[in-house]
Amino acid sequence: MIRKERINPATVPPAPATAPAPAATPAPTTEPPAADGVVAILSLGSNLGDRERTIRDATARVAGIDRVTLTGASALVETPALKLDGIDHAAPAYLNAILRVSTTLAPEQLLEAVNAIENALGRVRVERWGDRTLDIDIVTFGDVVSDDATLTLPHPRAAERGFVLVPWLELDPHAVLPGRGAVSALPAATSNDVQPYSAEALL
Ligand SMILES: Nc1ncnc2c1ncn2[C@@H]1O[C@H](COP(=O)(O)OP(=O)(O)OP(=O)(O)O)[C@@H](O)[C@H]1O
Ligand SMILES: Nc1nc2c(c(=O)[nH]1)N=C(CO)CN2
Repeated sequence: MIRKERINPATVPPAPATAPAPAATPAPTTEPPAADGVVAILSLGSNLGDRERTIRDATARVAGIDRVTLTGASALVETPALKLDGIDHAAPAYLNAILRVSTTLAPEQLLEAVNAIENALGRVRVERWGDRTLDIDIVTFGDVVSDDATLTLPHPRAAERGFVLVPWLELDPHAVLPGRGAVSALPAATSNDVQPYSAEALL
C-alpha cells in the first residue's frame, strides 16, 4: 500500500478568495515534459559486460521514458560487489551511478518502465544480489513512503549502501532520505568502498 506522508494542514496555504474556475477541458493526453512532476532518485548498477556502456545506454533510455525528465546525474563510481554474505572482492566490481528525474508517472509506472530497461539491456534474474548487467532501483519517489514488497519506498536498503549514498550526495549535497534525514549524516555516506571512475557526470 502506498501512502503519502501526512500533510500538516497548518502548512497548507489557504485557497485564494477568488479561485480560478476549473479548466473546462480535460488535460491533454500527450503531456509536456514533466517539469512540474515528482522528483525521483534512481540508482543504477552494473557488474557484467561493458558496464559503462550499459549505464550510459540505460541513462539515455531513462531520459526517453514518456512523462519522465532527466534532471541530473552523478558521475560513475566503482564499488566492490556487495553479496548477501558481505563484500565479495572476487566478484566483478560494479559501476554505480545516481539519476535524478522529474516525472508525472505513478511510482508503479516508473518501476515498470525501469524494469523494461533492465530487461532490454540483458538483465537476467538468477540469484538475489547476484552479478548483473544492469540493476535500476527507485531510491526515493518524492516523499512517498510504502512498505509494499513490489515497490518499497524509500528503497529499504538505500540508507546502508555507500554505492547509493556517495554518488547521490555528489549530485545533491543536501539530499534527504525520507524517514532517515540528511543523507550526509548517514554513516554509509562516507564509505571508503566507493571510488571515482570517471570525473565527468553522466548527463
Ligand atoms: N524501491 C524499489 N526499487 C526497485 N525495485 C523494488 C523496490 N522495492 C521493491 N522492489 C521490488 O524488488 C524486486 C526485486 O528487484 P531486484 O531483482 O532488482 O532486487 P535486487 O536488485 O537483487 O536487490 P535490492 O532490492 O536489494 O537492490 C523487483 O521486482 C521490485 O518489484
Ligand atoms: N557494489 C554493488 N553491489 C551490489 C549492487 C550494486 O549496485 N553495487 N546491487 C545489488 C543489488 O541491487 C547487490 N550488490
